Amino acid sequence: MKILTSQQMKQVDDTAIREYMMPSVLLMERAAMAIAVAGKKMLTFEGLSGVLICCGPGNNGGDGLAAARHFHEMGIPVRILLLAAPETFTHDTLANYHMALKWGLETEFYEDRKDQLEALENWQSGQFLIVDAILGTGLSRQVSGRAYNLIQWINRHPSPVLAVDIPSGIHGDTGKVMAIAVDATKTVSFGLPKVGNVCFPGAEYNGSLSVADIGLPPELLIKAPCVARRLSVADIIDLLPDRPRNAHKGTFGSLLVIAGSTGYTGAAIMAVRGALLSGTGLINIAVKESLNHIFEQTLWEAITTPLKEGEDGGFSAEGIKRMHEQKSRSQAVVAGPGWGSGKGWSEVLEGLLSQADCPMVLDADALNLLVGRLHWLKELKSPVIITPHPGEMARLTGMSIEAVNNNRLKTALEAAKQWGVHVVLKGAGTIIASPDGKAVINSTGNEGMAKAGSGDVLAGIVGSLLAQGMQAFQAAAVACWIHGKAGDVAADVIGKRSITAVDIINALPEVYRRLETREGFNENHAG
Ligand SMILES: NC(=O)C1=CN([C@@H]2O[C@H](COP(=O)(O)OP(=O)(O)OC[C@H]3O[C@@H](n4cnc5c(N)ncnc54)[C@H](O)[C@@H]3O)[C@@H](O)[C@H]2O)[C@H](O)CC1
Ligand SMILES: [K+]
Repeated sequence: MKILTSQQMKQVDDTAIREYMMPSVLLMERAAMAIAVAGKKMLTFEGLSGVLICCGPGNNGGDGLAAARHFHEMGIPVRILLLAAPETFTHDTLANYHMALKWGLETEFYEDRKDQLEALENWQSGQFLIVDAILGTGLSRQVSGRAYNLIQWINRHPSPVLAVDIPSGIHGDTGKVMAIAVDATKTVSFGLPKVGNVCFPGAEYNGSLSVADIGLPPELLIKAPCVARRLSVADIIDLLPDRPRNAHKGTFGSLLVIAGSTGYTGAAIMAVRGALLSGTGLINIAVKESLNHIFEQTLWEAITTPLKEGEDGGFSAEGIKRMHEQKSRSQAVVAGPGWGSGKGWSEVLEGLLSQADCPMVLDADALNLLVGRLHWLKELKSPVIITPHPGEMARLTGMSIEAVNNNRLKTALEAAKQWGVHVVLKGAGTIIASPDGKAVINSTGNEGMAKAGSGDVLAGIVGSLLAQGMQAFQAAAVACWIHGKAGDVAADVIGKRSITAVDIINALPEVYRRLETREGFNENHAG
């Protein structure tokens, strides 16, 4: 599914209006009907007896005013709170304001007075639904003053909240919280989801998200430029490499994992286990000689290449030579998990990047070594995927973690373009960005996965898919989906709190089994 910026969505609306002869009030009417249908279900489900609709001056408020008519026609008591004077309304919002009056509805101005809100609290004995039509994709600045106070009141009130298009206060292009945002129970977005609906922190505010068809011409939606996509189960099934019946282990590729050091052997083991269970034919792990016995004992299915150690981490010159020989027999490399901070690893990394003759995943300590050495990424011969979490991304870019998180999509896209690598910016709603400007926002996973070792498993899955011949961008996006889904499957069984990286690994077979048997995953409308 496509994800659009507010501007891209506006472009679709404008084209529908100008070139497809769709009156703009008709789009608003369809949006309002979708809100009324969703709102009615919430009322029934929660046993509520009225709807309080909070309207701003823009078209988001117009959707709210039009929805008021539909609720009224359903026989549901409606109360309309206006945040701005009608003189400031957009054309269609004003039309719907007048229609609402003609329909016999009353409106009241939000005075920002305590007694007004106190009186409201007891309306319908407090049993009402709040419709948030304050601000939509036209939000352009920090929320302050009366809008801020009303949103604060909404968030403190126990009523369920239905957000129109996007929770008010979330920036449509970034997902940034503009000082405050409505914490919705459900959000109905129109046409296609906006970045702010799916990018964290904004995505957290939707409650459950659905996307309503508001009658925009399908061909326009198909043609519309988008800034990112979301992958569905069907996409994942489509993208996963075929497994022919007459395959042998060479068919499924050979992966070299360069990982682990004293204190961090677990990282290497988890990366290899993630790769093993993701279908790679052969896995070779390049390790320090002194640690070899650990891998021999724990990773029966992998081959180990014990290498002479360097003075401060990494490998000796002879060890590095053997590592390169092994690499030349591999289709993909994972480097970095559990390296530790020894300076010797920088030689290993520089060598890998200067002779990058197969696709490579760089994770964890390999990323720390890249800080201040991003020029090593210049003139890469093969695709490189880097998998930073926001802290690593902040160090790599020189930005603050807060700045990274406030614009995750743009940060990942710009880094991918500037450094010429594929970027997997981890965290809720992982962003996968390619150097040529494509992006995917991942929809799977849960907070239980925020545990040590989880990233090592992901690096292993990406490496595995690369070794099986997938294109770098697709391998990264599919791996993130599968990794997240494994976390979700694990959460279903043992709950989120207790999930460990090993549980994610153990859930991988079930995820692949379901994909192979095309067994339905529960997936909501927004994918
Ligand atoms: N296909 C669709 O998605 C359709 C969407 N519709 C709805 O239209 C809104 C977008 O409407 P727009 O008029 O462009 O913007 P807003 O309603 O979000 O509000 C703009 C309004 O608010 C002022 N403003 C901006 N930032 C702030 C702030 N921080 N505090 C206070 N006021 C602010 C700004 O100056 C303007 O006056 C979309 O979300 C949908 O709900 C169509 O109805 C149908 C097609
Ligand atoms: K809204």
